[in-house]
Order: sequence, then structure tokens, then C-alpha cells
Amino acid sequence: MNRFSSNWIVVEVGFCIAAWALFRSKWFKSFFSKLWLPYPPGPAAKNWIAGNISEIPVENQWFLFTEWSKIYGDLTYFRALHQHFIVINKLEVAIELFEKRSNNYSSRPHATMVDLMGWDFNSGLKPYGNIWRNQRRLLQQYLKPEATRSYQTTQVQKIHDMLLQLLESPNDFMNHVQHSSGSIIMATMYGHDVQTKDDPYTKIAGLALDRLAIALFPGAYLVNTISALRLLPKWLPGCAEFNNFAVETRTLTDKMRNDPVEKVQQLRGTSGERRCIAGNMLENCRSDDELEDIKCVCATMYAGGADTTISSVQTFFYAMANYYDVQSKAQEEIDRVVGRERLPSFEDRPSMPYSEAIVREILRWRPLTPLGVAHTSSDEDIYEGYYIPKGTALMPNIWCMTRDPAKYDDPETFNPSRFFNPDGTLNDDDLNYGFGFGRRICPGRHFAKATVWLSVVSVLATFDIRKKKDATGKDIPVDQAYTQGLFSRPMPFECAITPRSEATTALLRDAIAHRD
Ligand code: HEM
Repeated sequence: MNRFSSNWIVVEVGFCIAAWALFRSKWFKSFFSKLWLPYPPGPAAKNWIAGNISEIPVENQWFLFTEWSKIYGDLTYFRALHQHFIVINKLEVAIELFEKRSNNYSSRPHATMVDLMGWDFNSGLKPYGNIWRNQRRLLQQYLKPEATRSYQTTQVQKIHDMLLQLLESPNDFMNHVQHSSGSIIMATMYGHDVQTKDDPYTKIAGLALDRLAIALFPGAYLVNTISALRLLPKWLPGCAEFNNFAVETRTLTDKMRNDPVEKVQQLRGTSGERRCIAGNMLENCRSDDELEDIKCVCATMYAGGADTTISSVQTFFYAMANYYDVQSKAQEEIDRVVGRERLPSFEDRPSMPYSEAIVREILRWRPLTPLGVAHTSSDEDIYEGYYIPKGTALMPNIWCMTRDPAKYDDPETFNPSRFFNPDGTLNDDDLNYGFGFGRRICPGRHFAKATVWLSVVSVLATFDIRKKKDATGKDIPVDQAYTQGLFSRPMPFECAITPRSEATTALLRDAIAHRD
């Protein structure tokens, strides 16, 4: 072999190694994937710049996405301007991406209005990273199953208060439920006793939450899509409106975060001090940074817990007014396990599978977040031969999953019996996916389920829920509308709520009179 050919061999080998390295490199895979792999199936973009914007309705998007799932399958891709969206229609796919590949799918889409309004304190809206991780750790510490047991006394008391209010003004049940669930979370978080609808803390938090829902509504503010708009002078047409809205909201979010914790600090060591999560956190607080984290985490828990359980308990009233057979079956279980000599307590829960199944069915039948809360991909990815770009917003179509014909026969009927095995035990479908997925799964789920369960059994132990009757004695149908947006909540509706017996009413009054 001469020198010339041996040089060539070196060059060829070097070339092959370089080509192999290039082929294996992230850059090449990314370049190749972008060039050759398709996005998941979805409707063709109507407009080259706007993408599919014109096809996405502002209301009930989950209905359209569920229809699309019949055409496009488990994943549906669409685009709005430069933002890629993927709707996940199948539970197994959501588990694969959000849980098995959670390193990549645990971030949140960024909305500029969230920062401008001061809502960026909320751990639930933070991108995946160390700040979120630290706050999440704190959240979980206080919301894990063992910890939630210590909040049971508050749950029992506030739910008994609700029963008393139902007794006094049954027609106002929507407000009583709202008051009860809101005051459970306020008392648990800050030891604060909510007395009236005009309570300053709940009022401010309610206003701040309403404004968040408005600002996050798709298409509500262009600055969420084109972030650079926030840099334009405020006097320019269109800029004043979103800037003013943001500044006014920031006053509310600052108060929501600071005021209740400052009150807990003031009351420490006085006779007004109450046991609460904020108080426990403050005991271990060593610096201003930690204090700031505590304020953020407490307000995040309040924001996450205030409106959510309310909606599920209101759905329960709606379901009971339509399904008397379910109601009687649950009351039979209550009478058998609890009897008529006392009110239900958390100790009864393991012996009451039917009421547990009612809670699951509430979460399935009318999911609170029909499109979950979107996660974003931190990096590009390939799934089943489809290309998923970095920064894609992925929405779990919980509405579609709760109507999967392979799992749920006759899905529009409220039927808790679907959660039982043939041998009479509860099946494995605990509807946890109604609380989201992976590292972002709702940390308040144990607390929320406990509140909903106790509300269900306490109300059914003491009251019958029926349709109202018209002047001719005929049932007035209860056909319920739900709100739009991230949270789908029942709109006000009517039903007749009457005490089951004088004995249960007396039990209730007695329980309230003799509480510790
Ligand atoms: C029936 C009641 C509730 C339902 C259906 C519900 C549902 C959800 C869902 C779907 C998510 C998004 C999960 C994801 O991104 O995959 C979530 C997140 C969250 N929930 Fe809940 N939730 C409820 C009650 C509560 C309660 C009572 C609390 C607090 C005490 C709470 C605190 C939170 C927080 C802090 C997050 C953000 C988690 C994060 O991004 O790391 N939730 N919830």
C-alpha cells in the first residue's frame, strides 16, 4: 500500500466517523425530523399566517375537539399564528407523554398577561424549573394524604354549617355551597373564619381569579400571543386597555398574596392565633425569600382550591335532582353504615363504596377542566412517527377521555355503578386523570376528594333533593348549563331541598351545638 492510498483510508475513516457523529447528533435528528416527519394529524390550516385560528370556537372547544378526535384519532394538531397546539384525546397517550416522558412535558405555556397582572406568583402557572420545583415541594408537604387528615375537623365543621344554611334557606343552595367550600380552604390555609359573602379576603381573591380567567381566555388579549406589544407606549390605541386591566389586577394579586399571611403573622402568640397551614409554614421561616415563597404557595393553594371543589359539589346537586335512583341507593348505604343516630364522618368512608363511586362519577360526568391545564414541551420530540416541536401547548381532552366508549357505556348518563367490579368491589378507575397528569398533577386532589365526599354523604344523610314542581304539580326539568373557559362550572339552577326527617335535623343542630 503506498502513502497516497493510506492517506485516503485515513480520510475515509475520518469522514465515516464524522458522518456517524453527525447522524447521531441532536442537531441532525432535529433537522431531519423537522424536514421529514409530519405533525400529528389535524385540520388543514385555513390561513398561512393565522393557521387554524378561525376554526377554534371561543365556547365549548372540547365538543369540537371531541368531534375532531373521530376524524384525526388520539392526537390532533393545529396552529394559531406561530403557536403549535396538540389535543390529546386518549388517556393512554396522555400518560405516555405527560407521565412517562415527564422530563419534557411538565412546563406551562407562557401568557404575558399573567406576568403583567402579577399572577406569576402562582406555582401552577410557572414554567418547569427550580422555582416551581421548590414551591411544589412545599405544596405537596401540606397536601399529601397524611397531612390532609389534620384538616378534617375544619371540613366537618364547615360542611355542617352548610347543612344548617340549607335548612334555613334551601333555595340559596348554590351560594351555600360556594360559601362552604371557600371557607374550608380559607380556614385551612390561614385560620380565617369567613363569615359573610363580603369577606375581604375571599372577595379580593375572587376578583383576581375572575380577571385571570378573562385574561387567559384564548384570543382575549393579543399581547399573550405577541409578547412584544407590552413594550409599546401605553397611550397607543389598544395598549391602554390591557395595561390598565393588568395594573388594576396587580393591586388585587398583591393583596391576595400578602394580606392573609400578614394577618397570620400579626396574630401569632395572641389569643386570636389559629392552627393553619400558613402558621405552620411561618414557624420554619428563616428569611425574607422564604417568607415570599410562603405567601406565593399559600395564595396558590387558595387559588387552586377555592373555586374547584365548589363546582363539583354543585354538580352533585344537579345530578341528584335528575337521578333519584342514585340518590336512594346512596341513602340506603348511609343508613346501613351510619344509621340515623349520628351524622357521617370520615371514619365511615372505607365502608361506603357507593358514595365513593358518586364522587368519581361527578368528576367523570362533568369534568371541572374539560381540556385540563395545558403542559408545554421543553424540547422537540417524536411520538409514534409524529414531530412535536419545542414549545407546543399540549391539552389533555379530559372531556373526550371521560366519554371513551371502550371504558364508559352510555357516558352521558350519571351512573356510579359503572365503577364496580362484578364482585361488588370498586374498580381501579379512580378518575385521577380528572386532576391532571405527571409532575403537574393537582396536589390538592386528596383534599378536594375528601371535601366532595363529605359534602355528598352529609347532604344525603339529612336532605332529599328533588326537581321543583310547577303550579300544576308537574316536575320542572333541571337542564343545566355550564360556564365556559378553563373551569366549566354549573350556572345557577333550581331544585327542591327538603329535610329527610325531624330526627336528622335534630342531629345536625345537636352536632353544631356540641362542637369543640
Ligand atoms: C375537584 C377539585 C379539583 C379539581 C378537579 C382540580 C383539577 C386540577 C387540574 C386538572 C390541574 C392541572 C394538572 C395538570 O397540569 O396536569 C390542577 C392543578 C392544580 N391544583 Fe387542582 N383541582 C381541584 C382542587 C384543588 C384544590 C382543593 C387545591 C388546593 C388545595 C388545588 C391546587 C392545585 C394546584 C396548586 C395546581 C397546580 C399544580 C402545578 O402546576 O404544579 N386543586 N388541578
